[in-house]
Amino acid sequence: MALLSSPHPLPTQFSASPASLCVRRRPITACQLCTHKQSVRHFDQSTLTVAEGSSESELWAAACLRVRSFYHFKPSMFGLQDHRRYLAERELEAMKERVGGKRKGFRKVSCINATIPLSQISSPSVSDDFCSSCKFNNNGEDRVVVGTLDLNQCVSLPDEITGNRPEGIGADFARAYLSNVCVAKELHRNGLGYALVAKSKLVAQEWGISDLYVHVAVDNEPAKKLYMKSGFVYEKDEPAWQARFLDRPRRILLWFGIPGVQL
Ligand SMILES: CC(=O)SCCNC(=O)CCNC(=O)[C@H](O)C(C)(C)COP(=O)(O)OP(=O)(O)OC[C@H]1O[C@@H](n2cnc3c(N)ncnc32)[C@H](O)[C@@H]1OP(=O)(O)O
Repeated sequence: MALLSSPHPLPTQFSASPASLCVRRRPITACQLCTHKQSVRHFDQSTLTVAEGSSESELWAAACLRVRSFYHFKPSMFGLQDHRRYLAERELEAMKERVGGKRKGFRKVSCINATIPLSQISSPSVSDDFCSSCKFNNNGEDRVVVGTLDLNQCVSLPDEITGNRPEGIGADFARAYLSNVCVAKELHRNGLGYALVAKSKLVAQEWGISDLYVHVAVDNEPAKKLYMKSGFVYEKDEPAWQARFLDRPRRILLWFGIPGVQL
């Protein structure tokens, strides 16, 4: 199966707006790279870019990060690298279909990525495998996709509960969902997830989206906290029977109203 239920189209007007998002600089308490309790940064935050992905090589790097984040295999598994590559290839094809506007039921879809220069990733704790699989070249500079998500303008995502807002006519262009939200585990708690969600709100606003949604598994505390911190509020629960039928943890649906966009 393709990763998550993200459908959609990479718009042809896909603009790579180098995002100068303000990323928080604050103590890191749960960093996977070290046990420092004081203010530490594992890369120069001024080199971080959060923007819509603009090239196939960047989408490939994002697909590799998604496979790394959402699939967990035993390191001893036979043919592990080949299997990961196969999953990334399928995800890339699905991403291109969505972003290219070929997925039925979706108006626009954008893959938004957080990237930093490869030269910023020097810690021995960050694996070579991560750097090589999530690397891409942008105008002669090697960069690494360290976080990624999809913004999907649509009424609903396949196999997911549907948002209630906006009411009446217009939901097909004024409602959007986030999906495939992930950050490289080595760089968790650096504000990257927050920056990705903040950028997606700006893009959604440009698209005229009034109501932004995200589904999250009830037991995914880090993601729930990220969305709550980003201003999302609870809207409804997936019925237990549906989660059982789909053989996965039950989801909740969270809502965020985009300021200044009214139908
Ligand atoms: C729609 C979907 O895609 S749902 C699936 C979500 N994705 C996943 O579960 C994949 C695996 N997890 C991840 O990739 C990451 O943990 C994410 C994306 C959930 C969070 O990314 P990060 O870059 O680590 O989040 P970020 O540093 O921006 O944290 C923002 C806030 O989220 C909350 N948060 C994030 N991680 C945690 C955690 N492990 N424990 C508690 N709170 C957390 C905190 O409130 C944090 O703010 P603070 O650091 O000021 O306290």
